[in-house]
Amino acid sequence: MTPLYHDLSDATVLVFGGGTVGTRKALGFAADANAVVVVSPAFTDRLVDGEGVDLVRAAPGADDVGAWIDRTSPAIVVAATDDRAVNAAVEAAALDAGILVNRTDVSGGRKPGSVVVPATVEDDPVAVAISTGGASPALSKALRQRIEAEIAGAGAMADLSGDLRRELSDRGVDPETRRDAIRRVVRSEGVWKALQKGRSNGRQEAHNVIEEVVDR
Ligand SMILES: C[C@@]1(CC(=O)O)c2cc3[nH]c(cc4nc(cc5[nH]c(cc(n2)[C@H]1CCC(=O)O)[C@@](C)(CC(=O)O)[C@@H]5CCC(=O)O)C(CC(=O)O)=C4CCC(=O)O)c(CCC(=O)O)c3CC(=O)O
Ligand SMILES: NC(=O)C1=CN([C@@H]2O[C@H](COP(=O)(O)OP(=O)(O)OC[C@H]3O[C@@H](n4cnc5c(N)ncnc54)[C@H](O)[C@@H]3O)[C@@H](O)[C@H]2O)C=CC1
Repeated sequence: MTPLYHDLSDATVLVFGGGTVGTRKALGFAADANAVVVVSPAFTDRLVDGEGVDLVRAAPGADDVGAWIDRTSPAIVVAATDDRAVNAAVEAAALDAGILVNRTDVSGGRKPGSVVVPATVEDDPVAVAISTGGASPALSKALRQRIEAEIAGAGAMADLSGDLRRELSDRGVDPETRRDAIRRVVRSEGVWKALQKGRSNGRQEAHNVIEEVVDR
């Protein structure tokens, strides 16, 4: 399995099935996607129409799912109904149309374009994705909960080291020195600790750390 990241901020995600699984997928994608459309005859209470999620009450048969895909032009389609034949038809129609599909009722070998949704830990812009190759989704979830504490503060570190690499580049510092400096910053316990106190503390400590390799 090869993990890839997608920017869905301009995209629509189409979900078939508004049960427990469809709800989790819809709300997960809604955090990133421009729009999420859920087609289902029934919805859980957690799904509320509006605010990034459109609920469409319908129960398309296997022959009808292609028309829904054409109508909504999604970047990803999720097959999360409790009807295997409908889920299979959703997968086939999406792959035919060259659109990514997440089929939720199967695990194991997949055709290219048939993707799994990993468990994700985010501290924006950092994202860690976990998969077990479909073997044990519950383990993905448990590992996600462990990693959550591990990456706390990584978003602030990404912002700080991202700024520094731009600044050093703008100052014309040679690539090897830049790499050395940035590697020191992201590995420095002192910078991680200082960032907890605030952005400018982190920045000050980062400058102390790279002083040895880069002239101010
Ligand atoms: C292949 C995959 C396809 C896909 O959905 O993309 C898939 C398939 C299936 N899941 C099943 C069951 C469960 N899934 C979860 C939870 C999650 N499942 C997710 C992903 C994936 N699930 C993909 C593989 C990911 C990987 O490689 O590890 C997560 C990580 C992401 C997400 O869904 O958002 C999310 C945790 C999110 C989080 O908390 O971070 C729990 C745990 C719980 O509910 O507490 C259970 C019950 C316990 C158990 O069975 O393990 C079943 C059997 C259904 C049945 O028995 O009928 C199938 C179908 C099959 O295996 O055939
Ligand atoms: N990938 C995952 O993480 C998991 C996957 N599953 C699998 O996902 C499937 C769904 O599980 P749950 O959400 O728990 O079931 P559920 O019964 O809560 O939800 C199924 C939903 O599909 C809707 N539906 C039925 N026919 C439809 C149609 N023709 N078009 C659109 N929507 C339709 C129903 O109204 C219902 O809202 C099951 O097949 C199960 O094997 C189950 C647990 C976890």
